[in-house]
Amino acid sequence: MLARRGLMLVLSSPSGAGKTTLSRRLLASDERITMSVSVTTRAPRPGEEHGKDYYFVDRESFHRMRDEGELLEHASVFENLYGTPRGPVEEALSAGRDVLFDIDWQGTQQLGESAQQDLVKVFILPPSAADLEQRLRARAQDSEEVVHHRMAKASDEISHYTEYDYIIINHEVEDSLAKLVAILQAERLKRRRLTGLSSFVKGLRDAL
Ligand SMILES: Nc1nc2c(ncn2[C@@H]2O[C@H](COP(=O)(O)OP(=O)(O)O)[C@@H](O)[C@H]2O)c(=O)[nH]1
Ligand SMILES: Nc1ncnc2c1ncn2[C@@H]1O[C@H](COP(=O)(O)OP(=O)(O)O)[C@@H](O)[C@H]1O
Repeated sequence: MLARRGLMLVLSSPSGAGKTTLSRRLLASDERITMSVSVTTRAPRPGEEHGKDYYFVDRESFHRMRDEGELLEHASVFENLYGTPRGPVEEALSAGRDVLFDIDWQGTQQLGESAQQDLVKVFILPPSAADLEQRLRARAQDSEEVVHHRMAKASDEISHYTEYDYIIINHEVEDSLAKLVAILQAERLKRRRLTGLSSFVKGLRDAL
């Protein structure tokens, strides 16, 4: 296989549209992409694991990481702090692996300032407002108040869709996953990412 620069695949959406579901499915289906596990001051939901879903930290630890430059980007979402640890992302990219991010539009903008060339931005939309509300409730892990708050914020989140390269309207999980896989496959074939291409082509031409 040709040597290639790793890419950064970002998924953003209003809460409940299906990012976590699609991320898990993509990670399970492709071993060349690895998840960026964020740090957050949010409390864990039932079933969430420290180090797998998030690194759950207190505000003091979060501020220390931010101040010491350990975060690639960070933002406040729904009154909680979220950030991307820098080390694992840099290691994965330099090893030619792709990295998947489930982050909001604020974090996506910050990544774009430092890594525009490596970034592939996908925005997930729910098929309808009613579907979004149903999905937030179906998850059954947040209080009524939290569900309301997330619905109220959804319109603002959605207004950022124009900052993304690709849009997936998440009707059926299988169909959305297939679209995501297609995006990833095409982006991996971008000529500028194929660092091993010129020597391959040289070898090919020398042999002709
Ligand atoms: N900027 C930024 N946003 C994040 C990060 N991690 C998660 N988020 C976003 O924070 C929001 C809330 O995430 P979460 O509490 O897990 O709720 P969920 O999206 O409803 O599952 C979502 O929009 C995530 O994409 C991060 O490291 N940085
Ligand atoms: N295409 C879909 N059709 C029906 N339900 C879905 C779909 N995608 C996700 N869900 C469900 O909606 C809820 C929210 O999905 P989740 O992946 O947690 O969203 P997000 O990470 O964007 O907040 C979950 O219960 C999930 O199983």
